[in-house]
Amino acid sequence: MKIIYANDYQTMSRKAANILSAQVILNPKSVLGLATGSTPLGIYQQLIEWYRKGDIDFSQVKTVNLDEYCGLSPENEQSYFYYMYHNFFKHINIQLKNVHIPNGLETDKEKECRRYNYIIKSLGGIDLQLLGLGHNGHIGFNEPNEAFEKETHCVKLAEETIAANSRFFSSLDEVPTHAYTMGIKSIMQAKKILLIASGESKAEILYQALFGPISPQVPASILQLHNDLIVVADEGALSVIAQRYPHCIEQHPIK
Ligand SMILES: N[C@@H]1[C@@H](O)[C@H](O)[C@@H](COP(=O)(O)O)O[C@@H]1O
Repeated sequence: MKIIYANDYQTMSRKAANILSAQVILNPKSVLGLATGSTPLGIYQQLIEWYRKGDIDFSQVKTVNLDEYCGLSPENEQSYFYYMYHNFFKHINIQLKNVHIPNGLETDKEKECRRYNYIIKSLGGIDLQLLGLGHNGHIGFNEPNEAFEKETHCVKLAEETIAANSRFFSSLDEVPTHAYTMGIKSIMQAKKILLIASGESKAEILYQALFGPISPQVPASILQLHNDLIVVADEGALSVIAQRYPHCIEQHPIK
């Protein structure tokens, strides 16, 4: 595990974007696992900027997103398809046929999970998986649970997740109660994982995820077992780790 310090959100975004960018430059046919939420927005903006300058080409890249709310159509502004399209895909030269997100409108849950698992496998696995971190330790929408769910599944969202994500909806009642999410096994099979975190509100859970016991109660803690995990986090998110394990944080001269 490598923990890279960034002094603020923008720097975190740029450093993480550099890692994604290097992945695409080294392998233009990369399969990228992508994430939503507010934390990755700065990364997508940075990658768009570099794309516009001609520094990065997405024409052969394939993507597979972590999750999608059940019941929301791609046109719904709160759907993760809408988020990905408007915050990233429409600004770059990715081919939409190469973009994969669970279908929130599919009511046959088993069918959709099977379809999505098949997609992940047929892509040959994920080269680099980008992950945000929920306040309760969730990754994708793998919520705290009695056991780790291995593959794509439909999950009942935790109350705290619904409350946290209600900021994107006009009321709490509008937040979907269920979502499709890639499972822990699919995430852990990614060749490289890039976990990002920003702000003090993530400090304690980031500490637990990276240094606490490995438990399905903190789904992100399984990442400790991955052999190529890179964490890029800002000062706020690293504040608890900085107190307890300062030597584990890499400070790079690049600001
Ligand atoms: N399903 C997403 C996660 O993939 C994301 O990591 C998490 C944290 O979001 P944020 O980055 O906004 O804190 O939110 C959502 O629940």
